[in-house]
Amino acid sequence: MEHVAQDEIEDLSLSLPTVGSMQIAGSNGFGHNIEFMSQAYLRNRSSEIDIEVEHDTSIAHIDQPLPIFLQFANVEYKVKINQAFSNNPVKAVVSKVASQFENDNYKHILKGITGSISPGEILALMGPSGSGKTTLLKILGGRLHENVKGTVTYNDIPYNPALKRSLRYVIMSRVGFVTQDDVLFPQLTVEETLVFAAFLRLPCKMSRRQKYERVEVIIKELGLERCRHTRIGGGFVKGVSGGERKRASIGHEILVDPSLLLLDEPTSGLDSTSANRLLQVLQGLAKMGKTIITTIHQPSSRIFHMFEKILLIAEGYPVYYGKVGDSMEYFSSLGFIPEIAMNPAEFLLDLATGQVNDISVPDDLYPPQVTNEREKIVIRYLQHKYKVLLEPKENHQGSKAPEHLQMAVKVRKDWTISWWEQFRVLSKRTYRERCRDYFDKLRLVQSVGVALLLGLLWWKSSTATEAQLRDQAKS
Ligand SMILES: Nc1ncnc2c1ncn2[C@@H]1O[C@H](COP(=O)(O)OP(=O)(O)OP(=O)(O)O)[C@@H](O)[C@H]1O
Repeated sequence: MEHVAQDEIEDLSLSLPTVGSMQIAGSNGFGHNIEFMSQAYLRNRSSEIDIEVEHDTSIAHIDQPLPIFLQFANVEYKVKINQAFSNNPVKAVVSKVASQFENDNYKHILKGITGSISPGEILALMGPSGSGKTTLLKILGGRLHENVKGTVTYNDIPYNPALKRSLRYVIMSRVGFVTQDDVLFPQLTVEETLVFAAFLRLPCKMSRRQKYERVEVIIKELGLERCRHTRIGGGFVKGVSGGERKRASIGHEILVDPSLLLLDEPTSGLDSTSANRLLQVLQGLAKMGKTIITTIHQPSSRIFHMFEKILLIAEGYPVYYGKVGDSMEYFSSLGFIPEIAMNPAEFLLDLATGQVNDISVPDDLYPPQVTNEREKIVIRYLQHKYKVLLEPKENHQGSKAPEHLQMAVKVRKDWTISWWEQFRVLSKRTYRERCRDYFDKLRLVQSVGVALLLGLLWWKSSTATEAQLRDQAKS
């Protein structure tokens, strides 16, 4: 499918395809409808297929995204280290009890983080590697509960393990999470990936045509027209570029129109143009009313200014939280000023790691006798300033979500398809994935090659008696 000529791809992308169900004329023996292909694509392969268009005149129904005001206060997270493993139950209990009194047995990853974000805003979580960005993102996305302290509220509804399971499910159905490592099937094309996801995750009340239309909208919104028929790829499978794969992952999540979108390092491994394009996509989504939080590593100056807010974390505690445009002014008011022209993101990361080589610092920062551990002093100083100057402002923000939104976030999203329907879609997806994997040209050539080699080893060998057979097997 990747071999569709370039002009054909462009031609397809120009006309919004109508959609329908198509019958494969015994091409692979599975005897199934391929409902998961747009007609435009299948027009290309009309010699192989018999197209039967489903006439559906209803208008595509897409829920307006429910605005979500996310607030988090004093979020702390710690993990147990050196957890003693013992087969002896008495020892295990003693160690467990002892560890409850020993503070040292825990590694404190987040040490009390407070913030909020409104619909239409993009919050960037920045900080050096290991500062706790992904951990915070997982907590905000409801993916991490154990050993978490503090509160996370969606439209002022606190989200925690004590919440009723059904309500937790309802809230989570409004959250999209794009992980750092893409979890897409390498053998499926971008379009197939989205169509299968649409059939699995969109409400059963939407017709097939509406689901296809939704996929078309997403493909256009994310600029995936040119690679819609290219496999996702990965490992040894050639596929779409890194930026396209990221956009496909985002498409997979925004298909169901989440109100809150969380992304873990969406620009990692992308060149600056692709990263910039991705950020433009996120800006577009934010304008549609979605609340977006993303972790990011060393953004370019241009990308840095595309965020509304940043939360800069150093060793699990914030050193800055607020508007992007105010960040440089805040640090210069503390006495931290770049001495050479610097990308602001680089400047902030230097501060969060305590590396202040090309940065002027307040005169009284280091006590006169101190010559080492200067980095730690910088970090402690900035954390202290945040606690005194910025945290109180954030704590006094109070509730922002109107009452009707508090009610709305509790309303169940109608999107489940029946068990049988899920089974059918999943079987088709697995079948297509496996088929392509097993019948991959490289694999076939490998298998035939190995078979020929083994055949040659045994060719013309005498295997009439058991002794001859044993001799042959040994050689
Ligand atoms: N379950 C765990 N057990 C032990 N340590 C953990 C666990 N989860 C996270 N950590 C540690 O917590 C710290 C923060 O991890 P996290 O993945 O949140 O960092 P990060 O800022 O996202 O880093 P990166 O930018 O490299 O992805 C790291 O030092 C990590 O090793």
